[in-house]
Amino acid sequence: MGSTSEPIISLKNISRRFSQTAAVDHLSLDIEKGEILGIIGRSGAGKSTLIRCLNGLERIDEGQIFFEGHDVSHLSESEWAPYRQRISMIFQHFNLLSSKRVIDNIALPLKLAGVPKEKRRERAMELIELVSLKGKEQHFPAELSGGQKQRVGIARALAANPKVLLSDEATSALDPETTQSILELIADINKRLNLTVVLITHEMEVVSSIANRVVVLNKGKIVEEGLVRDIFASPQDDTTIAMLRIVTPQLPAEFAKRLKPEGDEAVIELNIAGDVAREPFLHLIEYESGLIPRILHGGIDTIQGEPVGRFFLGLPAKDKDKLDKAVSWLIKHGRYCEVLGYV
Ligand SMILES: Nc1ncnc2c1ncn2[C@@H]1O[C@H](COP(=O)(O)OP(=O)(O)OP(=O)(O)O)[C@@H](O)[C@H]1O
Repeated sequence: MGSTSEPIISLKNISRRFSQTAAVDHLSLDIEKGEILGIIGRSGAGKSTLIRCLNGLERIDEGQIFFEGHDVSHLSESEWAPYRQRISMIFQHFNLLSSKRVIDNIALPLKLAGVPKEKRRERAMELIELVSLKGKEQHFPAELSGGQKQRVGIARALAANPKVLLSDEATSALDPETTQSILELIADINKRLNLTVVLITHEMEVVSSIANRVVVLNKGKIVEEGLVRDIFASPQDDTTIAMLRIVTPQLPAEFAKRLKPEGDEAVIELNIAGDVAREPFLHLIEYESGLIPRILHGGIDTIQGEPVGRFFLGLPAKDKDKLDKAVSWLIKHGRYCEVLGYV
């Protein structure tokens, strides 16, 4: 993934309106070759409309879309066809044909493209291997688990060798363990085939486990974008902060309800990432200030190989000078630090 190479998809100021609603509102975004981009937002933020604009299922009212440098903004349905083979999609409810066996579901895009039967079979068997469904080729979708159905969906999406895989809430109907195995498969395919992946989701865990970069949508606009580990370590927009609240540690209620403007112990909210999160930072606070912090709640996650931590700390507050030293150190070395109050 090089920032100097041309983006595989470039959106320039695009809008899509439905009567009074701007589902996508003057949005610009570059999608880099080979990246896994997560698009998140609350219900109604415009995620589905945006992803449908990417493969021509939804027409834009304004702006331009470039695919590998070609302007595809206003192509006719038939002109879109070749691009749609290069930008394929997987869905929340898999969208398999229930009357067709696994192998025929996977080979369907090739059949529609006029590929001869023997070649279709060969390619479908290759894909069955790739998504670890060996032995299931003659099964019907109803005989498969949710995770296996999504594997068929992925194999079918890859049949025509696309360059971009769009995922529309592809793990939302799956249990956490199956979600993880499907995400691992997508990450593996991304690496092996250098396939660009764009996934829309309302599940922050999906983004934190496989995306490199994340875009946060609200009311059809991008309100925040960046590397996943940076956004998780210091979210700026209220939408992002609210969405992260569900998956990141929060101050336990027993402390929250006891917070006062003065007290013996300061309660501190702290986000850390990178080098400081690799250090024995509690010890460093003590070294710097003479105060021994205690962890009230929190921990460290690994996102894209980097430690990202979020803690609620208690620090003795009787000696204001020492407390100031400790807080200054945390402000300097942390991504976010706030004294929430005292208990
Ligand atoms: N075909 C349509 N006709 C009218 N309004 C639409 C249509 N499609 C989307 N919208 C509106 O556009 C806005 C964005 O919808 P969209 O489905 O893109 O959001 P979303 O972020 O994918 O939501 P969800 O997570 O609930 O699927 C919403 O206000 C929705 O009501």
